[in-house]
Amino acid sequence: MSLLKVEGLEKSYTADKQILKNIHFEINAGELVSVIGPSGAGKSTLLRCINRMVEFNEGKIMFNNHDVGNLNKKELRNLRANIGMVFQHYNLVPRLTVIENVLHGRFGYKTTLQGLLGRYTEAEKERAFYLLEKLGIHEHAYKRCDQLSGGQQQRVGICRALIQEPKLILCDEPIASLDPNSSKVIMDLLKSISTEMGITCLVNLHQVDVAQHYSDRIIGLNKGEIVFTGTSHELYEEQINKIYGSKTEDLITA
Ligand SMILES: Nc1ncnc2c1ncn2[C@@H]1O[C@H](COP(=O)(O)OP(=O)(O)OP(=O)(O)O)[C@@H](O)[C@H]1O
Repeated sequence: MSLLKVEGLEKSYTADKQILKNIHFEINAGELVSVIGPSGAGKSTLLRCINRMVEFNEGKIMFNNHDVGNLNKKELRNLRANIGMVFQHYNLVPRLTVIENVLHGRFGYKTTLQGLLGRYTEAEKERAFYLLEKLGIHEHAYKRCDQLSGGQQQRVGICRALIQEPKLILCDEPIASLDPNSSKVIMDLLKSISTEMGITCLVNLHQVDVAQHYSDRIIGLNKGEIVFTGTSHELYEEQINKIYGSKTEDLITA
């Protein structure tokens, strides 16, 4: 079943440069789909159009049967509660504890006052601990986030997304700041989130081999245009060269 459908999406930040051109794709519930492409291809912009962190100019985005471009303030808040986001630099509040950062994921379900006062229910706190335990970082629950390694901080970021109970998680280069071991932990987690929890993951990646290993499908972007969509097995050297405009052997990280 289609969870996300993007049709004819166009985005420019300035009049003289088009960043996304006539983007069409569809993602089913529970899929892990990667977006690959060279720096500046428009990968982050594409992800940010989906939850309207960035406003798009043309086209249509349907998410869970809602027209993303046509939502009022309350509906937009609901949309964002349904879409988690994981960032390259984690976007945690460093001076706050791990558990407080995870609970921030409930912000979209609170009134402004409840959120500002940090009022969370016992059920929400229990859920936060459950998720920290599931991701193997519960012993750090009361540490400040800035005392954790990058890989551990990214797991906190994933817990914060999961506590939203999202249908979709957008991951913007989630392993770009991590070493290979931590990257594997994070990618394994994202894979199990899609296969075991049924939560759709759309992941921007720089590493072609990682995308091939973990993705159900891959979208290749070049200069704001989709130049490839298919499975890992359909991504041959010719397609990789088309996406990156360079030799394949320069792109394999392992
Ligand atoms: N807020 C903004 N205002 C103006 N231009 C922007 C803005 N954000 C991004 N751009 C431009 O849009 C283009 C695409 O950027 P984007 O970050 O989406 O690409 P990317 O594929 O994610 O790149 P990277 O892999 O380096 O993160 C770039 O030329 C960038 O400079």
